[in-house]
Amino acid sequence: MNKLEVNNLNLFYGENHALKNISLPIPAKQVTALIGPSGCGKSTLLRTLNRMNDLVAGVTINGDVLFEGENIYSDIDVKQLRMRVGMVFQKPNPFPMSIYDNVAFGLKAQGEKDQQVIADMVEESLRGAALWDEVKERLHSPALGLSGGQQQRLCIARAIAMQPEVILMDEPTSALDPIATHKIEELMDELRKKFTIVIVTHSMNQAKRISDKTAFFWMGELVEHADTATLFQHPVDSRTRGYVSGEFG
Ligand SMILES: Nc1ncnc2c1ncn2[C@@H]1O[C@H](COP(=O)(O)OP(=O)(O)OP(=O)(O)O)[C@@H](O)[C@H]1O
Repeated sequence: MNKLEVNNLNLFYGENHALKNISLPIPAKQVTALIGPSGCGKSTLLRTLNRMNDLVAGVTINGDVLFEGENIYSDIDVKQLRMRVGMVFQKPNPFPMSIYDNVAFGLKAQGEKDQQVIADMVEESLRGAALWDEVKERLHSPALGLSGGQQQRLCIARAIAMQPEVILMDEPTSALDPIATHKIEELMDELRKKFTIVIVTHSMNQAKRISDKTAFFWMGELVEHADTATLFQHPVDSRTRGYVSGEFG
């Protein structure tokens, strides 16, 4: 079964029909990249996968998003959903507290009181985000003292600590330099072993490097989706061909 399945999804911001009848399967333990020109609806679609658009006034949604077969737009526990489907944003957004407390935050909020359980999870999550070796001597220093790339890996660790099944990433490297970007891309290879990942990226090269599947969007439509190599080498639609060849977009 696909981890997530979007079926005939439409989303309107007021009158603006931002997602037009989207159907997209998202396989488990793979990286699915969402690409397309600015304003085509990539971030909007990403946010529908854990109902982050619920927080935007004036949004209307119809259609289904199935998470392991269950429609998340039915009467479900949204808090629980967001724990199972975590999110990493474009700009690293650590909380103004220590590195340790950033990662422990969610567990504590869930009511975990066993300090050893928390410490173990903090270490495991920081290791999982390839940050442990760089911060293990200064876990109690402010997170905002880390470099941008380290802050983004900290945000990934914070997401991992909630033991999600899916991680949504909205252009997670666009605020980072090439070396920090490379580190996050390397990390993706490890993350895909455990998690299902959906990533919005402006970089076609990044999509090629890190994703298994790619979906190409154009003005609110999903034009085509396929294995990444197929989509880039043998695009079917002329709009996809134009975009991946760099003709426009
Ligand atoms: N909160 C919002 N309220 C109203 N309209 C919005 C909102 N967010 C996005 N939109 C509109 O929905 C459409 C899709 O935007 P979205 O941000 O999903 O595109 P995108 O492909 O992620 O773009 P970018 O690559 O520039 O981030 C655009 O027309 C945008 O103006």
